[in-house]
Amino acid sequence: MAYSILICDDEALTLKTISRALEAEGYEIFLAQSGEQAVEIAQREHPDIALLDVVLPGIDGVEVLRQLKRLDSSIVVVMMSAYRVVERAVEALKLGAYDYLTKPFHVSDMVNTIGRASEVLALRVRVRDSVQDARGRYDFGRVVTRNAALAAMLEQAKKAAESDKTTILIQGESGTGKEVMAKTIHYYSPRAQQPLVSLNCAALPDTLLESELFGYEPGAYTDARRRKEGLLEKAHAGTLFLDEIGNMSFSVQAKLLRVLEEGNFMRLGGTRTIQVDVRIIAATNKVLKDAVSRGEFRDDLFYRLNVMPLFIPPLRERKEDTVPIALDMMKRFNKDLKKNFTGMTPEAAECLRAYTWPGNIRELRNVMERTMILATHGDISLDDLPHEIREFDAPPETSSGEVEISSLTTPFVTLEELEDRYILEVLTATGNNKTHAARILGIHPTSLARKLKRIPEEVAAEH
Ligand SMILES: Nc1ncnc2c1ncn2[C@@H]1O[C@H](COP(=O)(O)OP(=O)(O)OP(=O)(O)O)[C@@H](O)[C@H]1O
Repeated sequence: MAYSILICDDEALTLKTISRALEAEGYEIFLAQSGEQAVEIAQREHPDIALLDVVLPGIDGVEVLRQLKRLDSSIVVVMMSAYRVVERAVEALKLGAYDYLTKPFHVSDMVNTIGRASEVLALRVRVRDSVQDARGRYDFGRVVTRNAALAAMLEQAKKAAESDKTTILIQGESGTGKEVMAKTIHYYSPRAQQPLVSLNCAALPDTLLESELFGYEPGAYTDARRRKEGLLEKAHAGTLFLDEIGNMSFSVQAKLLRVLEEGNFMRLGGTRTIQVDVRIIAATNKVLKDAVSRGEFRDDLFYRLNVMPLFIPPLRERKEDTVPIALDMMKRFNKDLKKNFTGMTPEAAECLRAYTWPGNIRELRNVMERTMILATHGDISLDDLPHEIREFDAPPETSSGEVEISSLTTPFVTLEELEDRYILEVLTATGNNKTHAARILGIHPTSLARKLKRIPEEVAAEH
């Protein structure tokens, strides 16, 4: 890729020498002889790189840098200066300049510096691309649902995402897609271009969790030789996703509370207060309120986290979603596995719908992936599904294909029999008081008398 470079120097000869050398390297060149002209060109041409002399008539190179960065923070800027203004160059580095060249310099050194600047640029483009990718992957538009409760929750989640700093608590059983939801919220929020840092609070022992989150100063532990930045600092300006927050110990909970209340913390062994701007999204598969009542989770932290609670219902409570989600996954797996499945038979669809999915979407995903690896093409049929799904709630078949006798002795009764049993139960509960029983049953006492007459003696005798 040919990058474009804006070169700004008030000496015509320097401009000429530099531009020739860089042109020969294939860069697209823009020349400016004053700071004002450089800003004007940048506004119009959006160059990738700028090579700026510090000493210029009018606004100087450092001010130009400031203005260029304001126009496009991703521009890579290299400063040029003579020894005597090296302090200005240092200031420029602080303002985000990538490097500086001390005049006089060899043209080859300058070309090498610009070459390195281009590599940085290539890397930045990739980082930006991957944010774009993630944005596509984690998109509210990609959440498949026909469930009214979940659809309403998604609307709430969008609003919460837009309100930049609102703390969000996502609750739901394991595998319902809490992490996917957290990422979707981040990439929908104004912080999408900033870091998204995730930490699973159940995966680390207490002390490690603390040092990961808050970082430490040298000497905080016996092995802490160097300073370590915590994840809270790494997530600055972005989002920190705390998964399985219900597993966090009380002492870490207290420190996190301070971050939520005051926006600051101290590294372990540190004395300096560090201010951070981080949105926290927490998730848990526990009912956090119950954990609070059991004394396992601080109530003050719970209320701080629960500003915007989002609950993802388990798949068994939104059976209407199972098949549409499975079909959506099939499209993706067709691509990934280079298969060409067209859909599924009504029997296979009914089987997926009937199953209770204790592992929720994660289990459905695994089942679909496994099925699509093993089956060939066309429609996925009942036989293609794993036997634990197929046999769930369905009479197990013997090897000869005959239905097992035990499956015929079902405990089902007719509605009339059920009614009889219920009437007898109510009568027993009321001490055989027919008027009272009729009131509970919601029928007239004569109607009860009539029904009692029809109940077979042997059934009545059981009560
Ligand atoms: N709407 C969805 N469509 C397709 N796949 C999904 C969807 N939601 C989640 N998944 C997939 O289901 C799996 C579980 O999702 P995720 O890890 O977000 O769940 P979780 O609730 O955070 O689980 P845990 O509580 O165990 O951490 C992942 O493989 C994810 O890609």
